[in-house]
Amino acid sequence: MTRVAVVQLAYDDAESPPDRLERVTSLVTSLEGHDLIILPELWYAGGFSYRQWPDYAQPLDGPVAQQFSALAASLGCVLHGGSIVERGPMGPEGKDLWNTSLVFGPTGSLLAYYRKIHRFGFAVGEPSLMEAGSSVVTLPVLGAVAGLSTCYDLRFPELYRAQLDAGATVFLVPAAWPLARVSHWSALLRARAIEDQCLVIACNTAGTHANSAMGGHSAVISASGEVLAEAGLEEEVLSVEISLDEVAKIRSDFPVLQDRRL
Ligand SMILES: O=C(O)CCC(=O)C(=O)O
Repeated sequence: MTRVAVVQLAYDDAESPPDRLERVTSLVTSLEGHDLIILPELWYAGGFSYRQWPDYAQPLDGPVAQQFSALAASLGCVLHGGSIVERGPMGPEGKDLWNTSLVFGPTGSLLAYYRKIHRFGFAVGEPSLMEAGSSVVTLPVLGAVAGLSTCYDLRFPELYRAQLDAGATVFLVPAAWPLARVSHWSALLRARAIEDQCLVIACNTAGTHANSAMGGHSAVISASGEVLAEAGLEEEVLSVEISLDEVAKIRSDFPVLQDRRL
């Protein structure tokens, strides 16, 4: 069995990113004994705090990454640090900011990073400030194959089919998904689990920042669509035992994926 911690953070505008980093570091330190820990999207710079993104942008080996690499090594776990506002290479639209998820391994090395492909905000926010990633990312994790995506990506099932075709058995999804559409979040998480027969481990944000109430309801969902654990609206850590091997059995008992027609 694999012990997973889904760290649904709540924060508001009164908490500065450096203070938040300190608070989150001690919270994650208290989660010793978990094999996999996941945090939400953009929790450091603020999911909807567009105006301060450039101030808190950092490279792939910046302060948050360094802290999380050290945390993963000291806990000896796989640590999905949620996403950061990455100041990285200049993209095709002439911007150098990306919404980038980071996954560290038990020795502290960066196992993978994923630049969010579908930018949320229509004319403002991500599309105006950030570049769009273009790579589908999967990686071996604890004997499974994890596919990485972020928040709004959930609305685009073809990304998950691409991860499935790359061998994914579990989807890791950090988010800052608003309360106003949280019913979509919960439905889409289950849909992705059911249609791709993959475990879904999804970590949303709670609290209200930048005038945006976040929806919480982080969840762990089996590859047959059963909700194994679900958070409420407040800050909360879901601590769940899951069987990553069960995915193969679910797929062989109900072999629907074999009937795909491409
Ligand atoms: O799709 C939605 O309703 C919310 C998406 C979102 O908030 C995000 O991608 O940051």
